[in-house]
Amino acid sequence: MADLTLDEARKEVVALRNKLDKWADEYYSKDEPEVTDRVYDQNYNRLLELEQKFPQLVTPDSITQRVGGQLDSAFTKVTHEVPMLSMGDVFSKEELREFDERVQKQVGHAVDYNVELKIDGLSINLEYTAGKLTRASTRGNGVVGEDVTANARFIADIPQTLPEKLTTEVRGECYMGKEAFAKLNAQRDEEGASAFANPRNAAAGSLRQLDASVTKKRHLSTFIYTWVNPPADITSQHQAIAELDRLGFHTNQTGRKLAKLDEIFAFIDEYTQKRDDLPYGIDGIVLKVDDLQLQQALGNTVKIPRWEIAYKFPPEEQATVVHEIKWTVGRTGVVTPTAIMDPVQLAGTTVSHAVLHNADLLREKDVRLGDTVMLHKAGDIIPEISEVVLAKRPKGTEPYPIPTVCPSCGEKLIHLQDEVALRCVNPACPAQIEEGITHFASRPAMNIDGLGPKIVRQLINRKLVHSVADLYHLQASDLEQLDHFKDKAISNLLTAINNSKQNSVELLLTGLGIDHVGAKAARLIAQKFKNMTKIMAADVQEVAAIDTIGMTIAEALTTYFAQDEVKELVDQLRASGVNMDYRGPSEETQAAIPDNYFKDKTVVLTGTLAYYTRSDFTKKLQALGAKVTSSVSGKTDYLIYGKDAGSKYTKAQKLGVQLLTEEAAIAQVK
Ligand SMILES: NC(=O)c1ccc[n+]([C@@H]2O[C@H](COP(=O)([O-])OP(=O)(O)OC[C@H]3O[C@@H](n4cnc5c(N)ncnc54)[C@H](O)[C@@H]3O)[C@@H](O)[C@H]2O)c1
Ligand SMILES: [Zn+2]
Repeated sequence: MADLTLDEARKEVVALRNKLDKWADEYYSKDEPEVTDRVYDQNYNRLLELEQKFPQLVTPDSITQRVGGQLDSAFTKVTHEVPMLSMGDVFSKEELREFDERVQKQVGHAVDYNVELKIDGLSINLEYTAGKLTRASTRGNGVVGEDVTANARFIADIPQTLPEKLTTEVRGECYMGKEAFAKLNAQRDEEGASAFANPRNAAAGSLRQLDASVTKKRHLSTFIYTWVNPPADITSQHQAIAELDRLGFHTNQTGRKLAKLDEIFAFIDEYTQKRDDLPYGIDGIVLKVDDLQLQQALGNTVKIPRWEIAYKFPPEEQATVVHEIKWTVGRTGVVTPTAIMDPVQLAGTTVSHAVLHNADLLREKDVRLGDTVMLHKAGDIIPEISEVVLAKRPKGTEPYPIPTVCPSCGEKLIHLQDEVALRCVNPACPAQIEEGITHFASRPAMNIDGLGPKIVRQLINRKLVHSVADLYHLQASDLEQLDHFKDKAISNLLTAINNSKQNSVELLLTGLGIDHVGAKAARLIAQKFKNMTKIMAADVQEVAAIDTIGMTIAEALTTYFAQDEVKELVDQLRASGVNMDYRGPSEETQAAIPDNYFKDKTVVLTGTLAYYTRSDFTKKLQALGAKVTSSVSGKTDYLIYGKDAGSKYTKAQKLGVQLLTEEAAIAQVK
């Protein structure tokens, strides 16, 4: 980094911010993280480092300068008079020592800390008026949060009424206990819904519900740890917690008032050991300066309090024994090994499977039956084998054999050119058919609710379905044969199948599962050719002429439709009444604009721009499908600001509108 030029640094900063903004959006708004916390934290720290070295690159919209969350516009907004901040974090005891030194230097003497567990959930803010719960809200972007009062009424441990007529505000963590989490995921699995990656996402997804009756079913809990405006006789954090507990709030009683770093380190070690046995997830411990007056004196940066810090636990590892390696066949015939192990508790969930991705990786890691392996979760999400403990390998084991025939249909497996993957190329392979039908029914494709993998497997095993065309011939009497499948489920599934006949043709095209043709390519192809007959008749050049569609997709598409079986399948679907026409949006021009950051967004420009004139930038944005307006309102998606931005900037900030510097916006225009 020492020899990085300002220009290089700027480029890297913009790239890091784009990545982090996208990840934060997935994490906070959709409660669906794409990368692990580790990866996020590493990128975040790199950005911090660059911004410290080149302070001229710091902009107010940088993720380092604001609380990460964004607001879902469907919720009523709540302004936090006292902002709800984020927290600084460290990953080593050494950095805790540095934190303590900073604090001591600022206050001039040693201080007591209240040391608490860092609960893995999301913050919640509770307001009471004359002793009655009047409002609950999420942290949101720190200044404006989402109103979740109706939901909070269904969280059993939140007092609706206090024993005294207090008008006050408290904060804490809303979380889902491990047991509730395991039950919820088991139930979702039954229903064919995707599992929540971890208890934090489950809690966030359950609290941030427009339909509070969903929250009611989810068994959320809270730990309250912050008193925003405590009475004058409360002078410390540990006292505040004791008093909040007396008032009926659910508080965490493991916190300890400690002064010496050695004691604090011992507390960390103790809970590093105990965390698996706790009934709720924790991802670290929090050090808070205990004295409330000192907290005030230390104050906050724009994003974090200077009087508290989180120590985050390193990713967990667990040892377990492999007792089987199972080979599964995917939709496209790729055969993948999965290690089946003795179940262990790992970072909040029970784990017994780890995907090894491909035969080469299995060979490389040389995982054998009976091996003891170390398991970790890539960012608390995907279980992976980190290494084999060779010292514990049983005598006389052999490298695990790589199969030569398909585990589902017995056909010979092949290595396609330039591929590490092992493939079954038998079009009648039952495992591939199962995956293919599941894909056909999935959300981005034909979106047939209730047709998850378990139902599909039964349909195939009972020979009720051999291809996707057979779905449209299913009768109630067929479905009655399935396990635990009753009247309501039967009629719902038949209706969903029937409704799917009306889908616009790009969903069918996606559902066919053609190599390289995902939802986006399917839409572009359908938009251009308008119906299935023309799509099937298109030649490679015509397809490749579509903007952003390359030769790979064009060749895959035409090769696919050249097959007689495929033509027959399409005929069968057509005969069953499946729609073959493009029914996309009528505003053709808008629809023809490829997806990008600004498409369908309402954008406002303000301040003095440095790179473009206002009217040039407006044209650029319009060409990308944005609507450029002159005033900021609740409908504004982005505010792009230059130098000397004034009232529009302040208003946008208040409303929780995403703020972009001119540079950040240009990086998105590309
Ligand atoms: N995986 C991803 O894509 C992704 C994306 C964005 C953020 N993240 C994760 O989120 C972190 C940043 O999120 P953040 O800003 O919400 O900070 P944070 O979650 O690391 O820490 C602050 C929060 O801790 C909570 N908390 C729990 N116990 C507490 C206690 N006893 N006292 C006080 N607060 C307590 C509070 O809700 C507070 O808002 C990152 O470090 C990263 O790990 C991950
Ligand atoms: Zn096969």
